[in-house]
Order: sequence, then C-alpha cells, then structure tokens
Amino acid sequence: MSSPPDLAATATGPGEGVGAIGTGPGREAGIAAAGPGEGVGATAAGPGGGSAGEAAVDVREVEHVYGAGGDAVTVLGPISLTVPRGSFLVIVGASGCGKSTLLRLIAGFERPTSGTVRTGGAEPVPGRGAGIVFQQPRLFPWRTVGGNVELALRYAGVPRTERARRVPHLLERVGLHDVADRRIWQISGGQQQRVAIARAMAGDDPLLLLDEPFAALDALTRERLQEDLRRVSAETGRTFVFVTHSVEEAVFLGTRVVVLTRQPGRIALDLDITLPRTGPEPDELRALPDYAAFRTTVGQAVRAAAE
Ligand SMILES: Nc1ncnc2c1ncn2[C@@H]1O[C@H](COP(=O)(O)OP(=O)(O)OP(=O)(O)O)[C@@H](O)[C@H]1O
Repeated sequence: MSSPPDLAATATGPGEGVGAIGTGPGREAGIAAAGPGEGVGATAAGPGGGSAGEAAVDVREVEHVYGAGGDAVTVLGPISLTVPRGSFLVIVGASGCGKSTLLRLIAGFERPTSGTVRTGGAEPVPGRGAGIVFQQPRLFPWRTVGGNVELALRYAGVPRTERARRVPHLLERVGLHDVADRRIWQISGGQQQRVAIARAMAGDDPLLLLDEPFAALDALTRERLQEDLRRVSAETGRTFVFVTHSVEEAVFLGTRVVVLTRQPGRIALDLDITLPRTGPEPDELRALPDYAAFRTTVGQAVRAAAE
C-alpha cells in the first residue's frame, strides 16, 4: 500500500530542493510501449545521457533573470532539484511562475543566470539527449504522419532500412497506424500531439521534456493521452519532466510532483506520488483514497503557492 500523502510530502524552503501501452478492449489504440530493440524504451544513456550512475537531471542553486539593468526580473530560483533516472517528475504552478523557463534550462535552450544544470552529468545541449514535446505540436505540415516520424529517426542517425522498419511500430504505439499516409493538416489536434510524442520518443533519448502537451486538447482526448502516456512511462524506464497547470494531471501522471511558488518560482512542495504505476485501470486508480489525498495535498499547495 502506498504511503499516505502527508508522510510522503517534503516541503522545502527557497533553494532547498530535495533531493505501453497496450490498449484495453473497446478502447481506441493508444500510445504503446516499445519492445526490445525497437528504438523506444531505451534506458541506457544516449548522447548527452552520461554514465549510468548520474542523475537524469541535476539543477543546483539555479536562478534565472530575464532582462537587464532596471528591467531585470528574477523569474526563477534559487532552486535545486535532483531527478533520478526513470522518474516521472511533474512541475506544477500558477501561470508565470517559471515552469517553462525551468524546462528550457533543462533542455539547454537557455543558460541559467547563476547555478548549474546537468542532464546525465553534462551540460545540456539543445537537440541532444532529450526529446521535447510542446503545447502546440511542432510538425512538418507538408509531410505525412509517417514522414514526420521518419524524419525524427533520420535526425537521430537511424539508417534508412531501420527507419522503414521502425516507423510503423512507432505509429502503432501511438494509435496512428491507420493515418500514416495522411498529411498533418488532415488529422485532429489530438492525433497531431500523438505524432509529436512519437517523434520525441523516436530516438533513444533517455530524457523526455513535455511542456503542457495536452493543454490545447478537449477533455476526453486529454484524458486518453494521459492514460496512454502513464502506461508508456511505466514501461520505458526513461525519465520524464512534464509541465502542467493541472493538479489532476500532475497526480495522475507523476511519480513525483514539484509545486512552484509565484515569481520567482521556488519549490513550495516536493512530493513523491506513491501510487501504483501498474496494475489498477485508470478509473480504479482515480478511485483510490490515496489518489484523492494526493490531489488534495497538491491542490492546497498550488493555491497557497499562488498567493
Ligand atoms: N524570453 C523572455 N524574456 C523575458 N521574460 C520572459 C521570457 N520568457 C518568459 N518570461 C517571463 O518569465 C516569467 C516566467 O515565464 P514562464 O513561461 O517560465 O512561466 P510559466 O510558469 O511556464 O507560465 P505559463 O504557465 O503561463 O506558461 C513570466 O513572467 C514571463 O513573462
């Protein structure tokens, strides 16, 4: 049985960070976990992944300032956070608290004003070692669904014959095998986001960074993608860092939830979500008393942190 949420919670002061998918009967095909040697589900470190002993992500005493001189605003930190491999970390907080900034620092798109960020033991390099999914899927509209996934494999250095083998597998896993030949503009928003997830998982990147990937989707599609992503993450062993506004989404997906305070974003709550990763069906999971308790704990922290 999982620990009661009040025992699992670790509130931290400023700068004190602590340290699939098969589908069931009658459901639409979802995101599926990778089989061996299929390029998805790698646990070994890829480029930028570092040695096996290194944390997937290590954020040390990071502060980030936008602007200069009189216009300088500290939007984040000080913040410290160590993310072990295989974790599913969800970062939650009010709009503008610095969630996306933290994710961009981890992706290497920005350098921290002070402090250090390491992924797999090394300074992050954009486009290397981490797959990234944004709120709006960034796809090539003139290419087909399959063509988009194939291109991600090509960027990852996968040879042509191997790409041809892997694309159908990847599409099958995200439930898109029947629309492989359609152009991006011929599929729905939810399907486009599935393509983006397939692209992010196409390489062997040990780290996946997702910035509110389901925010623009309708409630039903969002729930379905959450369920699929949860199963994938439980089976791949990769590390996920996921940004959201949604308390429900955070508790459902995360093995750990970090709540950030209002600007500058600091850690208000760092909570291990000790719910089972496999076993219960999504509805059974949501009905667990601990699930409701975690949701209450995180919800209260988000509201308090936003004040
Ligand atoms: N490139 C930039 N230059 C200046 N200010 C920026 C820049 N990017 C973000 N900011 C500011 O930094 C703060 C944090 O932004 P960030 O996007 O990280 O927050 P967030 O928590 O992800 O917000 P939301 O939930 O609304 O997406 C905000 O006040 C934002 O206006």
